[in-house]
Amino acid sequence: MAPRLVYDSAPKPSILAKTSPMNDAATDPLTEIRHEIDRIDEAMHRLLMERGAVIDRLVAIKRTSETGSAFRPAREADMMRRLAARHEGRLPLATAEHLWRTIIATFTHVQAPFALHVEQGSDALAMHDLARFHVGFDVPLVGHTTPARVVEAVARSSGDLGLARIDADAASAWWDGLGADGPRIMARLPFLPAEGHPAPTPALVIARPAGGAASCEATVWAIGDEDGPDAALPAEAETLSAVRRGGKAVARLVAAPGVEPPTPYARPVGGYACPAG
Ligand SMILES: O=C(O)C(=O)C[C@]1(C(=O)O)C=C[C@@H](O)C=C1
Repeated sequence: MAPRLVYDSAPKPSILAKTSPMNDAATDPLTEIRHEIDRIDEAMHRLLMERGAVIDRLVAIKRTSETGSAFRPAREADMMRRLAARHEGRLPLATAEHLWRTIIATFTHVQAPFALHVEQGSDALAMHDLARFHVGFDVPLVGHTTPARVVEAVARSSGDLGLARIDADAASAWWDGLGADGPRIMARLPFLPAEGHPAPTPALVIARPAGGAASCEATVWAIGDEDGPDAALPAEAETLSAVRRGGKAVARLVAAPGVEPPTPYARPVGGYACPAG
């Protein structure tokens, strides 16, 4: 039987204490560099543990157990933009993005456990990559055949998130289940798009808004029959997805900057912080 790891939360003395035999051997350059790497790794690990202790204090202030969800996408967007702005050097930006996405999602899960419902659709592997890139491995994934099922699953839960692919042609207006008191579109991925990004599949994150979590840099609208098929949209509006019959768009999911409806009968179904770049 494989030996079991036992996790012990008691503080440990630093492996890099002055008496460490590694210090005595630090004469050749390779040993010195490895010593430096060990110092950096230990500092990063200690800072992550310190971050965990700060999150414990945050839980009390946010009263996460009352709302059922710790997910705050507007705050996350701000953090990821600052990360991208200060990034430089050898480490690929997407790796830094993935590390921080894993840290943030893990601490979101620590505050209030949730599952991520993922539309598998026509490219399950790409959606799985996208999901794991953004939430790491602490958050359980639940696969669904259609985005409508993802919306239903998020609606039934108290704090779960959903991931639906942005598909130019949709089989049904799955976004009809969004808005009002139900779940909403809360984020758009990838957030730091770049050539060669390892998880480039365009997708929308769905959740119930909690505690001022939403961002409305761009508002997402459901446009249906009332405005007439193919009703004209302002130039700055972007059609994310549409249900087409006989060449006409009978239902559309449209994103536009700000909060002004793009057509008279457009119904708000969410919003997101605009992806960088
Ligand atoms: O800032 C918060 O509200 C947090 O809960 C912290 C934190 C994080 O780990 O940085 C986690 C979840 C939120 O989605 C945003 C950020």
